[in-house]
Amino acid sequence: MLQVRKISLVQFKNYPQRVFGFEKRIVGITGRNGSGKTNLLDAIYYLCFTKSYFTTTEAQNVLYNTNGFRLEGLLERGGSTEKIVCTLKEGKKDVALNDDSYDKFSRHIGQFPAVMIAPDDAEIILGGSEERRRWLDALLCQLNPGYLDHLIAYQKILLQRNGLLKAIAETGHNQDALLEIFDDQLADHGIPVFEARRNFLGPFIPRVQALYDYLSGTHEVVDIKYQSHLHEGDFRKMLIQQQLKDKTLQRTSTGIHRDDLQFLLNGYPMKSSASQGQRKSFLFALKLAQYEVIRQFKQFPPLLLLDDVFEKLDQERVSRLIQLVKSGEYGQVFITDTHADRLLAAFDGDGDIIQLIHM
Ligand SMILES: Nc1ncnc2c1ncn2[C@@H]1O[C@H](COP(=O)(O)OP(=O)(O)OP(=O)(O)O)[C@@H](O)[C@H]1O
Repeated sequence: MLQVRKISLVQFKNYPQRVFGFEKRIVGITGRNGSGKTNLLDAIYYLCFTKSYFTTTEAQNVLYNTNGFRLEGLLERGGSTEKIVCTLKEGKKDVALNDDSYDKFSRHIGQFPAVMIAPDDAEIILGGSEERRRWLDALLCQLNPGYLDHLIAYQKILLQRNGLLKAIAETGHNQDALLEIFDDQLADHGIPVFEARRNFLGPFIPRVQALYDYLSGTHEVVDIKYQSHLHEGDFRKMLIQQQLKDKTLQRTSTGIHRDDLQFLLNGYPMKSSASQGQRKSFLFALKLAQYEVIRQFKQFPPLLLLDDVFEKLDQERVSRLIQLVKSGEYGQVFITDTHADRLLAAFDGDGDIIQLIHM
């Protein structure tokens, strides 16, 4: 089992310096609004993913008016204790596992799997396609390290290809030979990403359906449609066919960077048709299905970080969720709430199961 035993935060967000120890499988984090509950979950997330769940701007993770942070975690995994240290010092970031710094942070991803469920997740449904790709990518990276390598390479080549398209428009020079090299490389890295996304969704949807039914206590048909240009034919050929159009647009108009997921409820787009309650149930089902897939793949349960669930779900759904995470199939679970008594009551007042930490 994977468990965080201790975390020390120095100048991370609102924490000048603080150490937390976790002894139980379920950890309740309580405190008033703005006391730093979410920031603590984010610190745990950071140790697993080498980045914040909420921001890509490192400066936002640093305590105001200071110039760096340090996070140190002791995690138990498969009977041994692993030390993860993440630091940002004068703008330079370092991540080390057992005092050994990584050359590439991507090598760390997937070793300490975790799933966060947070209020902002509604953006996965309501936001642009980028939000959905980001969610799917974060998931697939944990299952398959090669996926992240292809994705990083693809993004780099995409930037180069777009740069070249701009240069062609500005100078009028013929650069078709170089464009073809980029087309080839884009296809080399884009096709495996497409295949991983497509193959993943088939078996994933029934899991989401089962969890949706369980949480909502009713049956409504949920579906996820994978929208990609790459369904339409050979990606390499498509890139060549689109060269003229891309030269006019000065950007690459086809590829996995334009992929999207469409979430459907009873056949209608969730974004426009579902109620807030239906959307919330779907998001939880989506995230818990993600948890199950990672658990099955890793053969041990990931960490589960639940932010503000009591504010998001009605009482019935919350109690079904609690029943689920209490079961032996779940690993360490962190739950935040403003009310310690409500949290404890949700676990039948059983202090043997849940450790309460007050901010
Ligand atoms: N870089 C930073 N430096 C100092 N303080 C910060 C930084 N980033 C965020 N904060 C502060 O952290 C607090 C928010 O913490 P957090 O979101 O963890 O609260 P919370 O306990 O989860 O609240 P809620 O119950 O409202 O969800 C805010 O007061 C915010 O000003």
